[in-house]
Amino acid sequence: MRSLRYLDVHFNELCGLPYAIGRLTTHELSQACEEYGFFQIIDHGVPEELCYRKMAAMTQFFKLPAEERAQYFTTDHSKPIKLFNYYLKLEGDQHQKVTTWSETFSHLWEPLNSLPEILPNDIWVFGFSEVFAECEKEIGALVKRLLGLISQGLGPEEDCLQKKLGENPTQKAQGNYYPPYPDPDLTLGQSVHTDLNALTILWQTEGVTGLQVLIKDEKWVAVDPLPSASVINLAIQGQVLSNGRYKSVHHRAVTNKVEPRLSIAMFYGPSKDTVIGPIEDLIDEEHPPLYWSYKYANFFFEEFYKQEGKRRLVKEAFEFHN
Ligand SMILES: O=C(O)CCC(=O)C(=O)O
Ligand SMILES: [Fe+2]
Repeated sequence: MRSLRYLDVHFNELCGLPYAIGRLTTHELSQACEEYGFFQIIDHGVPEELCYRKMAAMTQFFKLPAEERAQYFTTDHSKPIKLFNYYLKLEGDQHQKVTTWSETFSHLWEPLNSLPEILPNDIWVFGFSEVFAECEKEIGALVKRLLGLISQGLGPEEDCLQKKLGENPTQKAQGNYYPPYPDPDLTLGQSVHTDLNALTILWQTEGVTGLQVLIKDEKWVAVDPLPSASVINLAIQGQVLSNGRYKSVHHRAVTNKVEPRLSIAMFYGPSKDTVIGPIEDLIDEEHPPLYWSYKYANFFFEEFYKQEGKRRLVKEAFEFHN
């Protein structure tokens, strides 16, 4: 049987975290992005009460009766609102099969003007639209602030990342719900992946561990939730734009026997028709481009979904091999 246990090392100890955003220096931030591309921040400026309401609204959705939730279920990835699940998807070879066990609800986070029309009526009652309208403002400001700092760490231009992501960044919110499972060693909540966008801000249920990142020597460590903190995860486009200087690391979610867990990921990514590749100013003789350029929508989504159900190696598919 495959064991999903992880090292008794906690990510926060490993990286000396958390960071308080007001005191976060460009140097600290670029160091965190260079090493793991994962860190937790506190004092992030997003009101605590809003974070609470956001988690509560999403929890309400997952508490709807299964038949009601089922109407949003789709395998069509182009839908702006979709419920999908990873139940019964298998990962690994035939001797090491692991079943994934989670349910995911994804919707656009911005633009919000279309949200009330497409959001189902029964979700309205949880104040869903209002909550995410506020998130758009507050979390949007946080993302821009972080992208600015991360750009400065790269050197060339203060706003280089934001500019490269284009005029209409893709902004999606995703609620991941992991019910308890009697034998967690036989399941994964979410299989190994790196996020396909540029920067992810993640909130997780306080007191319930589940998120793990892959560090050196193929070891998994837990990113245990810190009170009022959010997890920042540099995603694939950040790695590609920085020409590999910043890392987008593999991560996964595990389940547990006792308590349900919810995470909400706010994905911030390039405009659909933007061409992504290493920032020109970061390329010279010593630093040749590690990735070729591609159009975010056409190419990237195809590659991402093609690798469904496997350990996704999407960014590797765009690497130059000399
Ligand atoms: O539940 C978690 O903590 C992981 C979620 C995640 O990695 C994702 O939604 O991309
Ligand atoms: Fe992720």
